Amino acid sequence: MLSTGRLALKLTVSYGQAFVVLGSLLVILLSFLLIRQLAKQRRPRGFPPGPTPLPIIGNILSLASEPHVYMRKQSEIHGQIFSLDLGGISTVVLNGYDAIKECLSHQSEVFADRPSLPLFKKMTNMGGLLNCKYGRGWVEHRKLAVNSFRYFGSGQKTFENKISEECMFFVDAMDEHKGKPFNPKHLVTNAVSNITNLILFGQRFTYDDRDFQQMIEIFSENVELAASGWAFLYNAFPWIEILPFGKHQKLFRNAAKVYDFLLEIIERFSQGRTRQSPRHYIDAYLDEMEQSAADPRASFSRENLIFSVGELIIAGTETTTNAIRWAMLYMALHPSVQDKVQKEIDSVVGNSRPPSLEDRPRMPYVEAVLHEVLRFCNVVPLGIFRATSEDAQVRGYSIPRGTLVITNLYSAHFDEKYWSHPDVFSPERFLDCRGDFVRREAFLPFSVGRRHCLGEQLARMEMFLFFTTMMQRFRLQFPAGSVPSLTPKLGMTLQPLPYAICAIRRQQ
Ligand code: HEM
Repeated sequence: MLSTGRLALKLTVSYGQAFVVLGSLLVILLSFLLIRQLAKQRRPRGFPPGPTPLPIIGNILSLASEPHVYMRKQSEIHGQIFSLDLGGISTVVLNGYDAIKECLSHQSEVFADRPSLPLFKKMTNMGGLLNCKYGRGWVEHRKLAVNSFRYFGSGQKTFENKISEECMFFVDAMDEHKGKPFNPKHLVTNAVSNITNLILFGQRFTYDDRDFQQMIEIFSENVELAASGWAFLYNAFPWIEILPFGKHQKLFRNAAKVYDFLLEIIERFSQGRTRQSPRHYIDAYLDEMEQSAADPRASFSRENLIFSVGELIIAGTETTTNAIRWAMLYMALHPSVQDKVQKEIDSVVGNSRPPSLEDRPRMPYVEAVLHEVLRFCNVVPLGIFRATSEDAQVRGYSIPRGTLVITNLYSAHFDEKYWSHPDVFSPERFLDCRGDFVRREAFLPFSVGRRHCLGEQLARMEMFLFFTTMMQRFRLQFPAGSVPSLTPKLGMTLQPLPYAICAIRRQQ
């Protein structure tokens, strides 16, 4: 029999041994993870150069504020095509118009993939449309969306009437403020999202529909969170999912709420459907799903329907809304530009009828202003992350298949080779000496190549009609004594910080 003292001693020794063993295992595990992480951080052979990364987190911290500006500055040191390490994720950044065109246009297919980042995998399983891997699934979803946009949207003359109708709801709601200061964000968001809603659901939502508004707000918050430091950290170290705190958790909770809401509205809007007689995108998608049910490789599924509807709502709303909000801000900031816009509207459209798309070719100044807003304000400054679909060669560099590629569209819009004084807001740069509108090659707000924006035509229609209808009726000005900040709020998109504006009815 062991005495109590010897038992205690033996237990202490075995606890001690277990502690040492556990401690050693932990050290071995941490060393293994560290070596693996450092190996992941090694620049692939022939990869473009770039700023020196920190061990483990690489260059993630440099992206904390204004990453598009940081990347443009780095391109002055390392060249238009340089690399970053995002915590073990080798990344290539394309800067300036020439580099973007060389990759996205000249090697369109090679640069057409989306990166398999943990965040995208978790949110959409790399399905849907916008985040979909380049391949059959993307081709099928893009084709269906393009056809639906044509069939239920911009391909129809009656669709213009529907946008004009929404413009009227919009300006009437602005009028309710009776020239007093208000923040136009929610109003613009609702009006703009209703245009996409017409295509997706065949119906608009009223401006006081709280459920829909809440969904858009949550969505919009996620666009911001998806570009936060936490999102980059999650992509590099997905195990942080076990942490109960952090912005990535909020992002996941939001995504789950939006998913449930979309599920519910898709059910609602597919009721009363007649096969092969689609009323909107949802019906058209369900037709495709049924038609391809026997094909095991077909990508149409209920889950992908929810993802693609969500992506179309947010891609169509967040972007165009911010472009219109910037346009309003710049009109109030530059009264002389606003004068010229209104002079053109008065002479081409007058005040007895609403503006129409037929007026557009005769309104070069308005066209120039809208182009300059898109150039100067950079609504989607870094595009949507791309990836190489196969091994690529560009300017003597080797970029392996699956590499994350960031297209710095902002840098093309501030490329001094193509724009004089790019940091000045000047619509005149889009006009020739006779005052006619001129296209500019390095203008890329909708990106280029195979994955270029699917909603470009729709966005241009919306911007023109909302902007001209608003400027026909109102003079925009800031409340006395206040000029809002022009510093953008960062996220996947750049949006103005909340501001108050007065919409004063014009005397014509
Ligand atoms: C001012 C408005 C808009 C801007 C500045 C804009 C900009 C962009 C940009 C930069 C991309 C990334 C393309 C790439 O990967 O290189 C994109 C993609 C996309 N946009 Fe837009 N967009 C706008 C409006 C819209 C609208 C109204 C819709 C539809 C309702 C839309 C739907 C999409 C979709 C679905 C994609 C993904 C395309 C794909 O992966 O194949 N966008 N957009």
